[in-house]
Amino acid sequence: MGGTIIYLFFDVVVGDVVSLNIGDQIPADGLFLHGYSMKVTDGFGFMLVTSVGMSTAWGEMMSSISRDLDEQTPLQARLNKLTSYIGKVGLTVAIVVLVVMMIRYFTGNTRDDNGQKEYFGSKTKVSDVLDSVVGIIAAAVTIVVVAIPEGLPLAVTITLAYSMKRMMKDNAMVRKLSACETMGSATIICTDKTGTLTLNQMKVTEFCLGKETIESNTEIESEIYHLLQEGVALNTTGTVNNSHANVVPEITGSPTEKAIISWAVMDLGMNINETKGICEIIHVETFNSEKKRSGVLMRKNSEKAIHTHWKGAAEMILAMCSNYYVRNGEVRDLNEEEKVQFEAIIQSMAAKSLRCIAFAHKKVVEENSQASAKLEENGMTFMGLVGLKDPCRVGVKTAVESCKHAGVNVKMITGDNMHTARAIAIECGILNPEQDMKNGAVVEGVQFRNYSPEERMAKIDNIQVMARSSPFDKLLMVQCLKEKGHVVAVTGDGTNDAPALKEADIGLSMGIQGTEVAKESSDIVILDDNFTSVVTVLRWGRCVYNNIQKFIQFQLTVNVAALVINFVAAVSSGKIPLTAVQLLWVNLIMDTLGALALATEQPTNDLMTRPPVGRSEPLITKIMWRNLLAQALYQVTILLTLQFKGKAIFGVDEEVKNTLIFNTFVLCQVFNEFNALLMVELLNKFASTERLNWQQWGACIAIAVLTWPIGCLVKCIPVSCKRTQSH
Ligand SMILES: Nc1ncnc2c1ncn2[C@@H]1O[C@H](COP(=O)(O)OP(=O)(O)OP(=O)(O)O)[C@@H](O)[C@H]1O
Ligand SMILES: [Ca+2]
Repeated sequence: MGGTIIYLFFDVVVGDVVSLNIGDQIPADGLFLHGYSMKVTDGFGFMLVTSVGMSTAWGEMMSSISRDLDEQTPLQARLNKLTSYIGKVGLTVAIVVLVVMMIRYFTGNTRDDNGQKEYFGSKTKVSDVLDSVVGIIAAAVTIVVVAIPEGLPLAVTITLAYSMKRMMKDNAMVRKLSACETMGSATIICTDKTGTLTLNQMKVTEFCLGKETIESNTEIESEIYHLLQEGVALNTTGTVNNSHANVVPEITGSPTEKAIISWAVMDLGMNINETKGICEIIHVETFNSEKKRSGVLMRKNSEKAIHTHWKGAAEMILAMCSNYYVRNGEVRDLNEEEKVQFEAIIQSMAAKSLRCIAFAHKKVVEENSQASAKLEENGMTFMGLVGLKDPCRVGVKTAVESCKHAGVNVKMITGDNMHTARAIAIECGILNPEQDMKNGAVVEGVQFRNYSPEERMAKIDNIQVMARSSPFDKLLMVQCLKEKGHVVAVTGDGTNDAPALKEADIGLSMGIQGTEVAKESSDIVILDDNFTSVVTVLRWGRCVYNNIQKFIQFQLTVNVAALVINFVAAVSSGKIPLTAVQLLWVNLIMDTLGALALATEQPTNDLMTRPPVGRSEPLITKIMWRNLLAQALYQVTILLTLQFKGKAIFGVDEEVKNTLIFNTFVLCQVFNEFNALLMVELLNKFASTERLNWQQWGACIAIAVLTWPIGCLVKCIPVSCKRTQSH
């Protein structure tokens, strides 16, 4: 029998035997060889691969379904609503313009370039009337064209696509486009502990037998040693491969299992495979995050007696016990007083941020050789307790701090013991050491589950750490937070995080150690498994949101200004200074450049000092409206002055005047684009009123200063004026 090798799933071929665990996804069809407690979401087993790739049932099915790629992000949906609203405004204005111009024309209130009346009732030529009517309709259409911000969808797509690409470089793979922007408004991050905040590289560092701590050289009575050996060897999903003598044995399994087996093999010198060979497993109850324990019912080949072994969350195993072993093999009664002492031992181990796992055993004498497939849960004998160290990832504390600084609350939801969770939370800076368990900052899953909905809503904001949580508790937490109006991001790696990841507004999974189910349920995969990358994603999210806001401000200024100018000019003089072709040109060139410039802007540190946007803040903030209207007003004033007084001021004819207007308009947009790039940055800091005033002044001065370059440039380029005319 060969050993177990870890493959990339791309390398699986027909004929391989694959070991299956909860949450695994294998891109192959196969035959089930053997396994235990195989249910859809539970158990483990082995499978012989019979087909791979496109010839699997899954592959065939997927090839018949094409993925729906044009999903709409919430922001895009909001933008579409905005665009259609603007469209309606434009249409209304266009109809007003149409009616007014028609009335003006047919009542003989319009004059041609030579100052002649255009309409003399029945004496006018039909072709002239047609020409004029077509002209009026064209003007109305222009108004509609002007109103609709064509560049918006382009800008949003460019921004999202570009940041998606950049995020990939920052070790975040975006699976769902909308996740980038949603992350920008996140107010809470719920993170699991093991594998996200910690490395998930466990190692047994403490071992207690009875109430006694066992050092590596302490002698253990052989009966207990053998029971422990059975408990470790049979009650596990891990494997040991020591086919090569003298080489460090290769151990597979979940990090917890690996740690326990490697402790048993390396520290206690146990022979796992031999024990497996001489025992028969009758029934297995596999580990899952809800029960937090695993058990086997087994029999030694030579014996009649059946043994039950449990291993799992220490305080839960302790609750099942009524006796305990001491080091010399003696069995003692576990009364209430003793239980309290054991609980204290567990707590002190957990307070050192160790994960505590206990072993318990019971010998069941076989009745009429008919073994029941049920594992006993009471009257167990407590065998021992191990403490597993799982170091924190470097940089987590800083990352948590940056989140807090950005106004994003970080909560830890873990399956681990309350004291372990608390110790790690303090180490990561999620919890203040002063925040005591009594004030509700740390709760247990059961507690949370049993609150009434009102109680839960009242307490949830105060909760920083939830320990001993089941997958359902994680989900419940996310649901409650969402109900409270938070935008919730969830990070996780395990199958137990999958429901919460799916429910969250943004689910982030770990790419290296995360299970397939977790990745499948998430929107973003963190490729380097590092919590620090979550902060990078947050930063990118905010950047995307900010850039889109900037672009909307820029784009709407163009539209409002053009709309007002054309409307006023059309209604008052019957002529439209900015034509449809010119405006489309502006849209095309300026929007593309603008979108590129704004979309490719890098996230700044400043982004991470603002409070989060949340769910309720409007897309166009009051500040944006103010900037937008101020800019538009300025442009409208300048351009209307040119429209009505331009000919007199510059001493030019109608055509050149229109070109002047167009050029000024374009230049205004160019400068405004810089405004959007630079000013919004400053103006968006709306927290302090003092600053606002200063910035208002800044904006005013900038706007005033712009008159000069605009005037100069227009005067200096008469040639380009002519050229533009021909467009
Ligand atoms: N293989 C195992 N056998 C028995 N008990 C285990 C095993 N692995 C973990 N446990 C117990 O279950 C608890 C962990 O439960 P769970 O799987 O819900 O959390 P996790 O995913 O490891 O942690 P987190 O939620 O922080 O990521 C541990 O505290 C430990 O006591
Ligand atoms: Ca986990």
